[in-house]
Amino acid sequence: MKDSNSSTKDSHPPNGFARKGSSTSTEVFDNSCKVMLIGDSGSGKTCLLVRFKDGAFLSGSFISTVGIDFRNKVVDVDGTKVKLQIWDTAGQERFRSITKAYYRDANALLLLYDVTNKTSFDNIRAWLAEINEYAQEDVVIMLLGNKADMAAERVIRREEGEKLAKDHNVAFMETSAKTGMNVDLAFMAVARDLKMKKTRKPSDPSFNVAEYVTKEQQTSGCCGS
Ligand SMILES: Nc1nc2c(ncn2[C@@H]2O[C@H](COP(=O)(O)OP(=O)(O)OP(=O)(O)O)[C@@H](O)[C@H]2O)c(=O)[nH]1
Ligand SMILES: [Mg+2]
Repeated sequence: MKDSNSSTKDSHPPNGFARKGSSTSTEVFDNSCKVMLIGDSGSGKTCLLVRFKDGAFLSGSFISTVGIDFRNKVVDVDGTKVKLQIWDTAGQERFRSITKAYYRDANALLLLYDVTNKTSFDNIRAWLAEINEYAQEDVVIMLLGNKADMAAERVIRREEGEKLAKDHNVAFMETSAKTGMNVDLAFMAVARDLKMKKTRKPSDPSFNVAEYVTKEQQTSGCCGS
């Protein structure tokens, strides 16, 4: 029986989330979702994470990530707290054997290319092949065309990113760690998808992350020029 006055009891629903009873309407989930950032070196993985976590942009000299780094952020999805454990991997080839070992634990992958760098876009197919080989089958994948603020240097059109994502049946957005465009949305969409997967009852409508971001994203939030 539910005791609405109790604020101390913990309950453990069958969905795997441990729900701490609370007198507030906010449910606290101690489940953490692992989100991994992957893509070529220089595509902006670390900057995207810093923008999401601290709301800042790391301009100036580029400090390439060594190995792997992680940061946590708790987000609110419709009153539910979801803890994202975000793994920032090194894009450089020489660290690939280290980062491969983390794929199987990832619940979601944000796969980045740089819209001003054709090689980083061409390499997406190889990244997707690596994902197929090492990641869980039900991993949430989102393709992100980053540096969308760099209009003059752009070499990959938005439509090309959209087509590649469609061909591989993954969600897609363009982002900018510099302006913040779509950065929160990218992380919030995966948090929402992961929360839905864990809490959805068979009778609930299914959640499609690709449709969700298509509906929610900003397409003109960058500075252009
Ligand atoms: N204009 C612009 N510059 C960006 C953006 N994101 C990253 N950069 C710049 O791109 C360079 C590389 O960014 P990082 O985030 O360090 O790249 P990374 O993917 O983490 O690279 P590795 O750690 O080597 O894998 C830095 O000089 C950033 O300032 C963006 O959205 N817009
Ligand atoms: Mg980095």
